[in-house]
Amino acid sequence: MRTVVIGSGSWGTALAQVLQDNHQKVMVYGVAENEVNDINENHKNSKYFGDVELNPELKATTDIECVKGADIVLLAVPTIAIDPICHQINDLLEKKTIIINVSKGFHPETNERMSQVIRRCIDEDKLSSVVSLIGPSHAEEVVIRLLTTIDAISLKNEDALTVQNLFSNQYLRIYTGNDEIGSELGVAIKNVMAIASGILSGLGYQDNTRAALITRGLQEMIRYGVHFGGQQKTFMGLTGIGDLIVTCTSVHSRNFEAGYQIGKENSVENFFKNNTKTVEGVRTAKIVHRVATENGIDMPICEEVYQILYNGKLPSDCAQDLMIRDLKKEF
Ligand SMILES: NC(=O)C1=CN([C@@H]2O[C@H](COP(=O)(O)OP(=O)(O)OC[C@H]3O[C@@H](n4cnc5c(N)ncnc54)[C@H](OP(=O)(O)O)[C@@H]3O)[C@@H](O)[C@H]2O)C=CC1
Ligand SMILES: O=C(CO)COP(=O)(O)O
Repeated sequence: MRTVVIGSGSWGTALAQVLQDNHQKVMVYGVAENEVNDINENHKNSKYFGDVELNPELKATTDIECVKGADIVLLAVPTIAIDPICHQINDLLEKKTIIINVSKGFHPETNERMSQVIRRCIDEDKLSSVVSLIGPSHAEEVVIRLLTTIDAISLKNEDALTVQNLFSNQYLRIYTGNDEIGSELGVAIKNVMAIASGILSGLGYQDNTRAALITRGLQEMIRYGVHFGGQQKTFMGLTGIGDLIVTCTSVHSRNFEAGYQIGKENSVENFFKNNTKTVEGVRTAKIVHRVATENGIDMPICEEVYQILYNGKLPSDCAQDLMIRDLKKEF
């Protein structure tokens, strides 16, 4: 089986290296010439991983034609790029292909989940199925082969098993599942919670507050996910509580880092002025606000993050406002 990884950023590089470590045929396609050259010539992707030495067999290209004849295409680009990249590769696919999604979020205009975007953009006769390879996994740790577990979620079990077998090894363990809705909603919304967690840390709150955020944040994720047909038990797994913990508590998380800056400065101004990183939770907060409002789903934490990012509300006021809402039972 030949896999093409689209995206020479942090997650694309780390996952391509997993396949290379597993002696699979894999090629990274990137638009950024410096990243591609760094991989080919220096066996590094310094922009994301500094001096970490990659598997020297790993190869990258800027030629999109490499997609031709691929059995599997793994899309490792930000959510906003999924729609255009699918249209771009659709003409190049030559057979029924497994498309692996690793992106966490929604289409910025249609609110679709990533699997829905891919199914809309790829012709039926060129798509075996979409497999979402998602869970608690910072690229910075996978690239140095630290033990990690994630899910291969697909409506076609056979393809989930193929991906499970292809990627699993001594440091990466893949479980399979088929709750596409619950899993994709979980990994999208946890990014908003990670921004909230960062904001609270930046404001100076500590362990009690973070535990409260994670626990009540999970309830919001369940409320939203179950409303749209996700299974409650999915939120107790890797794409729910697992991914929520890793992003709400990690020094690697870009969502947490963004929130931390916003909380520390008690303002979003500098973040929006200077950010160049992929912080998916920022767009997700806007979509969750829109969809939750339309559907009458109570999402108090997500709503405060939205108010901070888009309505100029002070982070310190948001934290206080969450505490003085009407008192109620936990469940
Ligand atoms: N990093 C991680 O640990 C994890 C990330 N994810 C998810 O993976 C997705 C990708 O994120 P990540 O790899 O971290 O992001 P990065 O910012 O590290 O890399 C994104 C890469 O995509 C490239 N890119 C952007 N647009 C296109 C395009 N149209 N065609 C080809 N390449 C493009 C960028 O190029 P350029 O540099 O030129 O902009 C960059 O190389 C996100 O949704 C994220 O949530 C999921 C789990 C873990
Ligand atoms: O999704 C991730 C870990 O599972 C990566 O999180 P960040 O995008 O916040 O860095």
